[in-house]
Amino acid sequence: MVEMRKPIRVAEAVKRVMNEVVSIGTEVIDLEDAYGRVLAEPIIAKHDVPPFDRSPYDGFAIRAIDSAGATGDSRIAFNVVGEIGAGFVGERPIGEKEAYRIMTGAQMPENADAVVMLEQTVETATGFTLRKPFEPGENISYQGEDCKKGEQLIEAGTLIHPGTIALLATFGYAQVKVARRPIAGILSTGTELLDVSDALVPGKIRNSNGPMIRAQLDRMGIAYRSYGMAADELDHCTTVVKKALEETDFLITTGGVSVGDYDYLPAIYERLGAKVLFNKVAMRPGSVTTVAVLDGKLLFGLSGNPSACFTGFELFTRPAILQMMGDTAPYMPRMTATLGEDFTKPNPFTRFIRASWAYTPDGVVAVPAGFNKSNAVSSIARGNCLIVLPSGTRGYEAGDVVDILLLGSEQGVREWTL
Ligand SMILES: Nc1nc2c(c(=O)[nH]1)N[C@H]1C(S)=C(S)[C@@H](COP(=O)(O)OP(=O)(O)OC[C@H]3O[C@@H](n4cnc5c(N)ncnc54)[C@H](O)[C@@H]3O)O[C@H]1N2
Ligand code: MOO
Ligand SMILES: [Mg+2]
Repeated sequence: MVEMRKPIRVAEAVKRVMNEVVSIGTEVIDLEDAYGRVLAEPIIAKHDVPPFDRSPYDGFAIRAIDSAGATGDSRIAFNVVGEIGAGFVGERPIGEKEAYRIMTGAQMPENADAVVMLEQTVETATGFTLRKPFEPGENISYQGEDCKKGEQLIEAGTLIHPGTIALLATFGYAQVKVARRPIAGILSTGTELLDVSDALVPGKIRNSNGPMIRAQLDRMGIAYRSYGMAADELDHCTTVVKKALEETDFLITTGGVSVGDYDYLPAIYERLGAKVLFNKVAMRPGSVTTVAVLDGKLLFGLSGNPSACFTGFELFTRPAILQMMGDTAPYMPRMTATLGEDFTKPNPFTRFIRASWAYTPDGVVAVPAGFNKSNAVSSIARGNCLIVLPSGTRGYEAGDVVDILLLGSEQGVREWTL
């Protein structure tokens, strides 16, 4: 008798996985290696930014009071007492009708409270004249206007991007405390699989899931150990899975999770004593996606069908990895879009359509990326998002508003309602 599996909702499946995620710990690394890591400490302003009042322009630092009453017909003349380039400080305070020539980023000299841009002046033998009055404080970049000392600027659990790196560098974080990165294991199962460089022979196909998963991990900056391909043999596959689990923090297998005679992952989980979190999800593709856990390590049994494999990774594996690293926004961002063409199939299960979104004069439009069955490989290559059609809905028409999940985005969200 074939086992009858009971599908659970996608949101419930995601929750079950996330509930099993164990944090991977922290480490201190050099700032130059920190891009793509998750902050394990908040960024606190160690000092004001800017750390001193400075000029935002190339011009002259003056006392605003000295410019009072200036007009085009009665220009006011200033004597220039010196020059301050960025990185230098003025030697003395300025007095009445005195000015420092000052460059963008240079510290304001004592007594000066306004900056006149070079373009607003006419040069004279001893300085310049100007034709309008300046307010005290005009054209000054104030100490602390960007960040105040002691302020918490970014919270722990945030993914470090180039802007975060700039902030860390500003405060002198030569080293930064981040989450460790887990090491993934990858195993492609299937007696039919050939290596990428092999010529096709009858009945066989090339392994595309292995390289795809490696790239999905690369996109996240996650290192992996590849266990290559394994033929559908129970003993051999069990040995490889066991070894992989010993050597890595979690394991991704592809294929062998359905009810076929050579689908051995369910038997392997049983042999190893792994707890199966689910083996059927009310989604398409990827309904047979199975996730199990053993000794705190997750085993992602992704389907062999390429589109199902891809989708299973994005929906379950990716947020779990990010959560292992303490990322507080581990889910793909969601947007609404106008459907660009009819999609007439009914959706007994939640459907994730590989699609391509673009911003057009009509707003964001998402178009299915061609052949969209679970075994499709071409639409994964063309797509940049997943259209989500909820279960229980009928066909959709061009012009309908749909939700999309953005692939490959650095920006995450804290919650999903799938
Ligand atoms: N009687 C039933 N049959 C099937 C069911 C079901 O519920 N009852 N589910 C179907 C669904 S849905 C899917 S999806 C597949 C899932 O199959 P498996 O995860 O067990 O994967 P395999 O059987 O190993 O392979 C499926 C398919 O994918 C190809 N494949 C496998 N690995 C790779 C790879 N690394 N690169 C490229 N392509 C790969 C494989 O050759 C098969 O064509 O089961 C349905 N059947
Ligand atoms: O798991 Mo299958 O991908 O739903 O077609
Ligand atoms: Mg199968």
